[in-house]
Parts: sequence; C-alpha cells; structure tokens
Amino acid sequence: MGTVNDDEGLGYGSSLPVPSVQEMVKNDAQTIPINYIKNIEDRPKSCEICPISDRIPIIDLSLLTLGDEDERTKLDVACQEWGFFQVINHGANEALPKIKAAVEKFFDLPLLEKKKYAMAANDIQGYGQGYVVSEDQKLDWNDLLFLMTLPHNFRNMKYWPIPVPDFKEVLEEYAAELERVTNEIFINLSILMGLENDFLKKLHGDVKQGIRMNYYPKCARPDLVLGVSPHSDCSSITLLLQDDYITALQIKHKGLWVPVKPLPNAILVNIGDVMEAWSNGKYKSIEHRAITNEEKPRISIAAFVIPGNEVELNPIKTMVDDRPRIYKNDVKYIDYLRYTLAKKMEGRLANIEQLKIEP
Ligand SMILES: O=C(O)CCC(=O)C(=O)O
Ligand SMILES: [Fe+2]
Repeated sequence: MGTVNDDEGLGYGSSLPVPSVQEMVKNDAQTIPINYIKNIEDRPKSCEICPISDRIPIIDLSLLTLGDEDERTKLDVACQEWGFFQVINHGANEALPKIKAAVEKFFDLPLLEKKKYAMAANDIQGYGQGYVVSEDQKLDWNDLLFLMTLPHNFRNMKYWPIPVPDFKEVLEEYAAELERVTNEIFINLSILMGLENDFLKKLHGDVKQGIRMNYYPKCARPDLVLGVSPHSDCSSITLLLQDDYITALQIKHKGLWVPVKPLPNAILVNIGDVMEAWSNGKYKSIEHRAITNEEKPRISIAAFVIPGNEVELNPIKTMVDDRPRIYKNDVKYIDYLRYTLAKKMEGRLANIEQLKIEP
C-alpha cells in the first residue's frame, strides 16, 4: 500500500471551490442566492414525507458481539428492508461528544483560519464543498471538512486543523472506535452471507476510512434548498453521527422520504453501493438527503468505509448461488468512485446503475 505525498491528491477526484455557505449566512441571513434555490421538482415537499422514523431498526451492538442470533437476524432484515439502522450499546459513548465538540470548534474558527485547510485543486480532502463539478450547477447548503482517517499512512496532516485543541487525538480516538464497530458489523454480515467471520474485512483489501464533517448553516427558507442533495454513499458502509436534536436527514423508503429522528448517542449506520453490489442487491444502498433548519445550524459526521482501489465489486459467490446475478463482474472500486465523484449528485440510480448488468 502506498503512502500519500503531501501535495498529491488521493486520485479520487476534485470539487470546484465555491463560497462558504456559513460565511454567506453570517453576512446576510435572509437572502437565498439563486444558485442554491433548487428546481421545483427537487425541493423538499411536505406531501412526500412519511413520518415513520420510529420504525427504523435499532441494533444493539453488544448483543451482536455476544453472538446473539435474534439480533443478527434483526440486522439482516434492517439491511434488506431499510438499508439504515441505529446502533446502540456500541461502547463509543465517550468519543461521541468529544468529536462533536472538536468539529464545532473547527467551524467556529474565522474563515481565514479555516481556509488554511482548503481542498487543493486535485483533492477532495480538506475544507470546502462536496460534488461541485460545474459553474452552473445548483449548490447544497453545506460546508464540509473531509479527511482520510485510516489507515494512518493515508492521512494528509496538512488538512488537519492545528488551532482546534486536541483535534488530532479526538479524531484518532473516534476513528479507532468506529473501526471497532465496523469490524463487528462486518463479522455479522459475513455470517449472514454464509461466509467466514473475516471474509468481508479481507474482501476490502486495503480498507480505508474517510470522515466527512458537515456543517449546515441555518437557512431562512428550508423549503427552497437542500443541505445535501439525494444520493447513495460510495462506501461499503457509512457510520453517521447526527446532531442529537435536529431532525434533518431523510431516507427514501417505498417511494417516500422518511425523516430520521436522531436517537441521542446512537450511531446511524447505512449500507453503501459497494455492499449492495457485493451482496448482489440483497442489502440496499438507500438514497438519502438532508434538509436545512430555519433556527439552528446542524453538524453531522459521516465516516465512509471503503475498499482498496483495485478491489472488484463482483457479487460474492454465496450471493449468486441461488439468486440471479444482477451486478457486473470486474468493476474496480477506483473506477466506480472516479465516475461517481466526477458527476453532480444525481440520486442513487445514476451511480449504482452502472454496476448492474444491462437488462
Ligand atoms: O447530514 C446528514 O445527515 C447526511 C450526510 C450524508 O449523507 C453524507 O455526508 O453522505
Ligand atoms: Fe450520505
């Protein structure tokens, strides 16, 4: 596995620089610039909302660790029917408030300080905005800091903010806790797919973890904009830490948007495109989006677990034994990722469809 030279990007892609939304709102909280106003069909509409957040499955990680079969079956159902689940008793309680506070402190820094960590033209790491690929695309109401956290030799420390006390230690601790949670989920998904415990971990090859810290400023017109446009994640799984009180994330379920009411101290996990392909469509990578809040800014922290560049997304053998093969062989992760990042977020279909065998 290579290490990252300070000035080289990750080779994943890049995003065009656009103004900080946080700064824009600081200067004028009322005006919504035209390039943030979504087309009517893309705006969040209350008639498309289905308020059944309480049905999103809750998985007890401590039971999974003990080998509890009922809990494992709950995980199986969650990944098939929802693609999202809340993880409780994950053992990372101490790390959660610390990482939230550190991220808040970063976004509280003056703009000029934050800009010292701005994304380079050839990279998606650093401070900036995500998925900006054209001058005239509609933008999301969101600033972010994206950092590769694992493995250690993939960290590019020039993007890690120095002025936030303990940022490095806190993020390192959080990354390690999430790695533990990830491994437990992989063991259980491996068993559910009829495989050796360590199969999924090994399948990732040089597994990596990247953390996207999202800052959504308050917005005078949440009906006109989106915090994050609909998309599915390019990961195998994603572990998301939400604000404990503001409901903003929405997931597509049976054609409607279900708001995910935060469960304080839980880690929300979702299946990404890679796991959908590996499982030959058994486990679902669900489209999701975030809306904005009129009164308060919101922070969310999304950790993406991704396989090595050369790893192929072929469906796992046990997943095609008695089910028709839906996903292609021989697509390398890096090719899929570059394709996805080069496009504006267009919803899950645009990305995952390229992994499917043509009908
Ligand atoms: O802020 C959220 O709740 C969702 C963020 C998200 O989907 C992402 O960063 O991929
Ligand atoms: Fe996402």
